[in-house]
Amino acid sequence: MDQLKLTQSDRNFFELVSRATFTNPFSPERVEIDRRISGRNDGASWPSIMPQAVKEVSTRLRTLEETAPIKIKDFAHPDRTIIEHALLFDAFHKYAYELDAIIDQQLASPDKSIDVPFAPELLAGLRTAGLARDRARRYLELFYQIRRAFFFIDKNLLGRSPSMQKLRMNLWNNIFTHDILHYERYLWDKMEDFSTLLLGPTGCGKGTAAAAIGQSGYIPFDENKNCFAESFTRTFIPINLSEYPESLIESELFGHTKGSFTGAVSAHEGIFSLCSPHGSIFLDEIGDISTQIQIKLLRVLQERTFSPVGNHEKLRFSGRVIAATNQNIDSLRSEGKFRDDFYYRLCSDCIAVPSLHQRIKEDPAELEQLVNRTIASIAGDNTEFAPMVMDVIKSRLGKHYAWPGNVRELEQCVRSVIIKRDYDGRHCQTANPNRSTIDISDEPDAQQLLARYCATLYDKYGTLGEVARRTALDRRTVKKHIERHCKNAD
Ligand SMILES: Nc1ncnc2c1ncn2[C@@H]1O[C@H](COP(=O)(O)OP(=O)(O)OP(=O)(O)O)[C@@H](O)[C@H]1O
Repeated sequence: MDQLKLTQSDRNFFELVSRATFTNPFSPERVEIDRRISGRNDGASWPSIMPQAVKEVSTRLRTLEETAPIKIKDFAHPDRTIIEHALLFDAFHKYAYELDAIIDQQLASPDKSIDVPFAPELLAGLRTAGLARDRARRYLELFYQIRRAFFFIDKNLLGRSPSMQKLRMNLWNNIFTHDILHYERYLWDKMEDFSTLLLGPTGCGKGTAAAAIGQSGYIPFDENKNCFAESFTRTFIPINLSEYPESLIESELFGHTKGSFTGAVSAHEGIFSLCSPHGSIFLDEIGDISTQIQIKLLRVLQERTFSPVGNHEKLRFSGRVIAATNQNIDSLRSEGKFRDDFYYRLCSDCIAVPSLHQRIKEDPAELEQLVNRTIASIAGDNTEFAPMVMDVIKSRLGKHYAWPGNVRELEQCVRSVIIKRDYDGRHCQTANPNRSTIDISDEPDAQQLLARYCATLYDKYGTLGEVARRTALDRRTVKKHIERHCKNAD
């Protein structure tokens, strides 16, 4: 049979679609391509262009398959690739809402395996077009990954200022690289070598950005069970390193065996062994750890193995590492507090998360958007609180307020105005709930330190059992430490 060729008009159109399929959806380039596909030249925003673009692609493809379903191999090169990409674009958008529903269901039931009812139809459609079974499955996996990335980057990180748009673009590239075609071909299961360092002031959203990366990783699809092999809610494991005294960090990271040190009454699994093969570990406050721990982490990143405290067995770690700090990393390096070798191994990708002050400077509307969102999360839909909050911000803080606590401070400000109808920003410099209450400046001895640590964990988790589990001490010892700490604090 003669190979099919697209008309010049179809080729031009589908070439654009092919480019759109693999271009970062948060980039200006992508918006321009979709604008051309949709035929809209009215300056409309991307969300309003997209439905039109999707419809145009579908209509053109349906016209091509008037007589029979499209078979990719019937087309001559280079039309073959162009048509394949257009079919992927079409399939992705056809099932986008269904994929979002799977994300919602997984968020509502984090440990459940969620059935994907449309998967057989989606896979059959791609196979009918001529994709091999493995490749069709890979695309289903990629579609789900793209949808999650979109969900977490777009919905959880509010703001349209240029620096937020840049952040979104950078996060997307961090997950899929700048060329998703290469990612799909060569890298989808090899991202472990790309570690990430997030930099930015306290409360600006580094943890939220890290979660977006960590929950958007590749997850295999199990065709026999018709569900994804793992819940994305379990693929991201955060740890705030500043919460742990030096003596316990190693055990929290790598685990320990029973009896490996005084008080280790049972074995404890560290976060490196809890992380799934396709998951990510988030090391928050990485600037706070000693050079000894940096050396141990460097070894994990280089050799991909680690050993629990008290055990020489080498365990493999194949997840990704994301780290963050609000400290000035260059100063830490020049002071010798942050090792260069560790820094270079950690920052395959260094992403700056903008301060709230910068964001508002670029786009003043961002302040009100964040206020509205915070109010909605506290009090649902209501129109009464926002004017009151904006009024207090304007009169008490003024237009040029620096927001030193960033978005976290803004959230605190909203709560304060709802309760007291006031906020003066005076306490925010020290108000950082993610920071440990442990202050080692007064050089406590090891017992006092442990007692404080138990008390801190007890404040956070509320039960002796949980503190015992985390410290690998028995409950009575934990209780004794907490009581001692409270007595000393009185
Ligand atoms: N762009 C944003 N849109 C909406 N909410 C945001 C945004 N950035 C941050 N937040 C919210 O601000 C709060 C603080 O964010 P987060 O914990 O991610 O900051 P952080 O930089 O990791 O802080 P720290 O340096 O103290 O660890 C969270 O409640 C988060 O949801």
